[in-house]
Amino acid sequence: METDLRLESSLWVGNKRYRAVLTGWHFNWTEVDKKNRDKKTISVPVAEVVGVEEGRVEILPQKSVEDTDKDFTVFYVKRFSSGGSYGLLWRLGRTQFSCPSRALRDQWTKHLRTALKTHSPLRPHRLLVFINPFGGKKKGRKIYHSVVAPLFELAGISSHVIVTERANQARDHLLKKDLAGFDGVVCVGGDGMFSELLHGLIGRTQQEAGLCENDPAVTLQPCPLHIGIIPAGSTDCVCYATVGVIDPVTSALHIIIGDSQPLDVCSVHQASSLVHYSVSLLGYGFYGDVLAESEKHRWMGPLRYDYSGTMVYLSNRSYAGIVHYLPADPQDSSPRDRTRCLSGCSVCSRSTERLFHQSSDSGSLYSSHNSQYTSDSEGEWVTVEGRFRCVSLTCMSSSCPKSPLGLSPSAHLADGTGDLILVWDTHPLGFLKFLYRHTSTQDQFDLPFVEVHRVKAVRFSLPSGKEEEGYEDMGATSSAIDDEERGYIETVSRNGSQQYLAERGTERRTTNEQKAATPILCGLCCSKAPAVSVWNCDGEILPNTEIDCRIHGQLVRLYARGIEDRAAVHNCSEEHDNKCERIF
Ligand SMILES: CCCCCCCCCCCCC/C=C/[C@@H](O)[C@H](COP(=O)(O)O)NC(=O)CCCCC
Ligand SMILES: Nc1ncnc2c1ncn2[C@@H]1O[C@H](COP(=O)(O)OP(=O)(O)O)[C@@H](O)[C@H]1O
Ligand SMILES: [Ca+2]
Repeated sequence: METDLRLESSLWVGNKRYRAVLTGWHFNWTEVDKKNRDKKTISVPVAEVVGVEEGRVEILPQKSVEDTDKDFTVFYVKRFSSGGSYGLLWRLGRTQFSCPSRALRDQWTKHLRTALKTHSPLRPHRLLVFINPFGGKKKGRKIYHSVVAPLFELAGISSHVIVTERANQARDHLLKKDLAGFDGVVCVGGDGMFSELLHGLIGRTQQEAGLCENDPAVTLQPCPLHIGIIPAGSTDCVCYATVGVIDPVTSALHIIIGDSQPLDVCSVHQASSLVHYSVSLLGYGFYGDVLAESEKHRWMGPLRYDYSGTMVYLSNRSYAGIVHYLPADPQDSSPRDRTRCLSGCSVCSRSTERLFHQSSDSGSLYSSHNSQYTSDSEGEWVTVEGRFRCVSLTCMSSSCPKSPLGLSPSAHLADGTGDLILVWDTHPLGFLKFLYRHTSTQDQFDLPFVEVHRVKAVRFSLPSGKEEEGYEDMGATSSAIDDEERGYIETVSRNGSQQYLAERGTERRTTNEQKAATPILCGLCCSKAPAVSVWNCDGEILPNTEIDCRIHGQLVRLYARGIEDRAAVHNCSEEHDNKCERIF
């Protein structure tokens, strides 16, 4: 196959002559200049060629084609370091080539297009795009039409665009409407919009497979359609953690070339009913309170989280709870190993092997997907009880612009596990130190009141007497660092048998909505504060407090490739400047 696609000839770029070679996997051109001994070769992987057009083509400020007989234009991915962000910015590179004859020009365009088809099998041809016009700074529509649509057009992708008119419209569409002919689904918005696509696609796939999503023991069917994210939200955590930058052009280019990144998903259940799915933050206590408070200030846009974060921090709350978790195999990886899950991650690759290819009848990736679930009886559950500032579970690092390394910097995107972070009640300054470390490279787990565990499943319950939500004296939430003072016990028990400590405090019933509406500063000025927090599930407030969570390895696939290791990437320009032939 490779030899069929090989083509080599002289080509001109401007008035300079180049030797151009297409090997199948790569398209290279090297300047032919006898005086220039330091011959620089530009090498573009065929998989990163965005489009090939006859003539001299530009696409900005609008598409213009100078339809000359002997010219062709190649558009491809160029990388730039992105300053503040961890990942690399992708931009559209463009080179206009001239050939000595029309026949050679036609040979080049034909070979390049054939190579593209052969080496990029997952490139989408038709996409279903949902734009949330109200996400983030409300720029979703503009971002799509001015930046993304021209790139899709250049790449020959046709899209059906739906600008949403209500919450959950995208989810419902994916659950009920005809999806035939689409290769992927794209959201233009934030983590909430991504979550709608996630729920729609997972639900649809299970319906079609005849599987029941309510049962946490059921092995779910991986979704056949890829998800693309054009970031236009407030936190944009899923995009940041899978691409490394918040940049619509970079994300559009990952979609165009058909990148594929599997992602673990956590299903959240209560009493054998599915409550929600989560990929990034499932957080009780601080993060739940921040979300509940922020909903009242949506008009502030993304700033609502900074404001609410400050208010919730000042309210100085902690909550009683019992956490049961099923640890993952410590031989596979550890949340404290100070590694990063980067593009081509070996831990995730080994997990693919374990999740999909180990069963006896391993055939296709999807058909052998029923060997991954470890039932309660197989593992050794651990139970801890006490007062927590926050309890968080994340299937990935959950890095975002606010926290460039994320909630759990060494978590993996696709290893079939999640990281459980327990922050015990502590002094306000201690908690501030924990939060502050998320903004730097300091280890937020290296604190005496913080624990992190790599897990396959988690259960959260309230101490007996606190099953109903209520209020208690603020005195009971005051800071405590040592185990005796905070009054928790840790038990290791088989088959989920648990030992509980009775908790003190008086309760009064309330609903999750009431909890969310509790004046946040009551921790500072009043004697009562809620005894129960809410769960923040990827930006949604869950209606339940006692939950049962299970990680499903590699349940969905994104048009992404994980964060690229800058050191390992060669064609990366130092800074993003105006000198190169970039279009966007
Ligand atoms: C003293 C400095 C404190 C800085 C604390 C930084 C901690 C940041 C960790 C953020 C993890 C974010 C995980 C993602 C959550 C999103 O799903 C969710 C909804 O996003 P969106 O749909 O875009 O609105 N975002 C949040 O819950 C915001 C959490 C902010 C916490 C301060
Ligand atoms: N047209 C709409 N009107 C109101 N809410 C919407 C609409 N479209 C989507 N939503 C909801 O808005 C929420 C927030 O959207 P998102 O795009 O994540 O923005 P942000 O990151 O600013 O929260 C999502 O949970 C989604 O369900
Ligand atoms: Ca994971």
